[in-house]
Amino acid sequence: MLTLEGIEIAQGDFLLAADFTIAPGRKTAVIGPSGAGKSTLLGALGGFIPLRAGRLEWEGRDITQVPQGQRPIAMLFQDNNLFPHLSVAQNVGLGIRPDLKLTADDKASIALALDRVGLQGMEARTPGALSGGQQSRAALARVLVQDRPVILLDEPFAALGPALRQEMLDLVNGLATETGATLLMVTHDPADVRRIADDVIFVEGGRAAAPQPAKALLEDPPPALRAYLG
Ligand SMILES: Nc1ncnc2c1ncn2[C@@H]1O[C@H](COP(=O)(O)OP(=O)(O)OP(=O)(O)O)[C@@H](O)[C@H]1O
Repeated sequence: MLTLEGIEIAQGDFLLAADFTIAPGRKTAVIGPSGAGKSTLLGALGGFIPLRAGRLEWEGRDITQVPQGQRPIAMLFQDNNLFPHLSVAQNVGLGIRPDLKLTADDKASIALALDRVGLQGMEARTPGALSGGQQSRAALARVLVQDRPVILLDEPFAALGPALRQEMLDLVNGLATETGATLLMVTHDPADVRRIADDVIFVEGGRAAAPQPAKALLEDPPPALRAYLG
């Protein structure tokens, strides 16, 4: 269980509040108008933005002050965050050891992750020699080797065409189901919500609302969500 207890996050003059729990293994879409604070919420959960108030717990353990790399949380960034001068295997290896002093076991984990995302045989390439979809797969492999119970995705695969985006979402969805990971994904697309989300967190008016079952919420949205969905 991920517990957000009386959380407040400040970004300059902007303030976002959140107070709810997320059950383990749930897949949650984070939606809301532009500038509402979706990335701010994920950044705070991932440990990239400090909390102004409140507590963050994972399975009863207070992780409010735990540094980013030591949280039970991995994040997939919109731009994939791949280093152009490093090989695919090294880029994935950064998820295990930032100094890239990789053991034989680490290398086996990297090979397994690349296999799971369909990049076997591409270990030695640099990101520039991969297609956009393959780059997304490499970034996803880096999330997999971190082996964290919570995965955050901030508008993933936004740079990909619709078909490839759906393929990647299905891949993430399948891997999360297989590993039992808890997934939080920022998206602007209701089709993404229908495709993979159990629940929806609606962010608006300085507040991230508690997760609501996705199907019921989309079928009968409250006025603010209805206005957002158009
Ligand atoms: N580093 C910063 N300093 C000051 N204000 C910031 C900073 N980063 C974000 N903000 C502000 O915080 C608010 C929330 O931004 P955030 O990026 O979380 O919104 P979002 O819902 O993810 O938007 P989008 O859908 O457009 O990506 C915005 O008003 C933004 O201008």
